[in-house]
Amino acid sequence: MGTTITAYDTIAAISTPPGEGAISIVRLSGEAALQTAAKVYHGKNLLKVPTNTINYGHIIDPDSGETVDEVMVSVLRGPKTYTREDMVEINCHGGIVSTNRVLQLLLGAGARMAEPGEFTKRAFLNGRIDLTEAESVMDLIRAKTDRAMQVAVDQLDGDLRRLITNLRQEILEVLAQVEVNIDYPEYDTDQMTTKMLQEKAQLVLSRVDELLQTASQGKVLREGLATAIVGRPNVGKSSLLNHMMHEDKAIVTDVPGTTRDVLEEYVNVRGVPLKLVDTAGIRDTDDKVEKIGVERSRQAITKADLIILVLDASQPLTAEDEALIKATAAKKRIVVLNKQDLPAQLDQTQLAALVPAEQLIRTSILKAEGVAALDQQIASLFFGGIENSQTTVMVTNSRQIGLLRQAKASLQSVLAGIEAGMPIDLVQIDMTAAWDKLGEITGDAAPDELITQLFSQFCLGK
Ligand SMILES: Nc1nc2c(c(=O)[nH]1)N(C=O)[C@@H](CNc1ccc(C(=O)N[C@@H](CCC(=O)O)C(=O)O)cc1)CN2
Ligand SMILES: Nc1nc2c(ncn2[C@@H]2O[C@H](COP(=O)(O)OP(=O)(O)OP(=O)(O)O)[C@@H](O)[C@H]2O)c(=O)[nH]1
Ligand SMILES: [Mg+2]
Repeated sequence: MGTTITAYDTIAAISTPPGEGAISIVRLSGEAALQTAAKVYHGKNLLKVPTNTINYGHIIDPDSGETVDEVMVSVLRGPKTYTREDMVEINCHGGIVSTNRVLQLLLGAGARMAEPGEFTKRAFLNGRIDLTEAESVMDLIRAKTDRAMQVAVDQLDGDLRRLITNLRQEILEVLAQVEVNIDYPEYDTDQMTTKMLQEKAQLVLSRVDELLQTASQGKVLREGLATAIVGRPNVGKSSLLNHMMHEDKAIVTDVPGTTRDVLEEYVNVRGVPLKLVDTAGIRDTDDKVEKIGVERSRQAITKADLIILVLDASQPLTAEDEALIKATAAKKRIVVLNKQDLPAQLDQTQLAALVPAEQLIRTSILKAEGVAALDQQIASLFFGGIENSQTTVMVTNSRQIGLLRQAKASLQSVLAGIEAGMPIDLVQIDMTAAWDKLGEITGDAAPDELITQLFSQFCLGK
């Protein structure tokens, strides 16, 4: 990742969402961005206007002389731009047809259609941002809660980049020292070298461990916590989903077996994004459609990170309830004892023997009672720790997590090697591997295919 800017061709894309809007932006980046725009623009000479100015004018079809749109054009000269290249942004009236015409004219004037994420990719290739910052751009766009957005903004600010860069620096220093000591063996510094390597490996390992501990929460923030609402028919699962959504999404009736299919919705519960899955009530059934639904419910249990098991307090515990309690016992779970507004029929002592008290929440969804306690339980299950520590750097995506795990394994090999009295140059190899893996996180040592693959997941025009 150099600081000198390689010349890339000039790319163009519509950077606003497709559809009708008040304004839409067509963006250009590359060596010939200004010249390309100037070919289709009538107004001040874009090649002469000061940088970071916005200029009023018209887009004209150079072939027909026809006016295509009335626009405002930003001129942004590199290297102080998003991509570090010369950039032009054309603010069009938000019509689909006219915005597309403007893009087509730019392509006719010599620009190439940008690939998804290519603007951000150039910001990376030109050294303005590292891979963690680039990834955070995507996280920021997709963030579903304030908290997830904050984590992304911090990462965009370079928090993770700085942390990883510092760790790599620590490793590099010790590796350089080892190198010197190997070159001058007459100083008999072997023991010192080993001790230094060991201390450094321990230090870096503990930092990597701290980061990895944020991973499960980070992933939940980013992707949402897969939460399955399960229970036998008619206990109030769909009612619970609707209540949490503040919206009547699922069909609720007093007919058992109402929900036939699995319904997925995103909700934000006190900062925890849940991917909530309403399932068909589980029971033995001969109904063909319901049977498939029940099978899907069982799969939803397997896939879920969190289970909300709903029971009906107004009826005795059934064999199906018991089977479900047992089937979900090993999972992270909250058991909701619903219909508290009706006369109680369920045997509390029988239940207490099956479900730990701290997992139990009593509700009447009909009367909107007890649901706040449920929200609280979900929040404390997952954010008990981090809500108070706003400043922690978090790792949020599986690519970063995977590389941290690999770095950890290499550091553990360093320590095991030293322990076993292995020769220093072998230990050195593992230490170097850790340095490499950390470098892949920031992109300082990332293979080309990875970079291509990573940016292809971006939106067009970003
Ligand atoms: N119109 C518009 N709005 C936008 C963007 C854009 O590209 N265009 N952005 C696109 O995602 C975001 C803003 N992100 C940006 C990040 C860095 C720079 C930039 O020019 N950085 C330079 C110089 C900064 C300065 O003048 O101090 C640099 O870091 O060298 C610009 C936008 C959100 N809003
Ligand atoms: N009295 C009372 N009735 C409730 C409560 N919660 C839900 N109900 C009613 O119970 C019936 C079933 O609710 P649903 O939400 O459809 O139940 P479900 O678990 O999704 O049922 P299936 O989709 O058939 O598995 C409806 O008539 C609801 O209005 C509650 O707290 N108290
Ligand atoms: Mg239902």
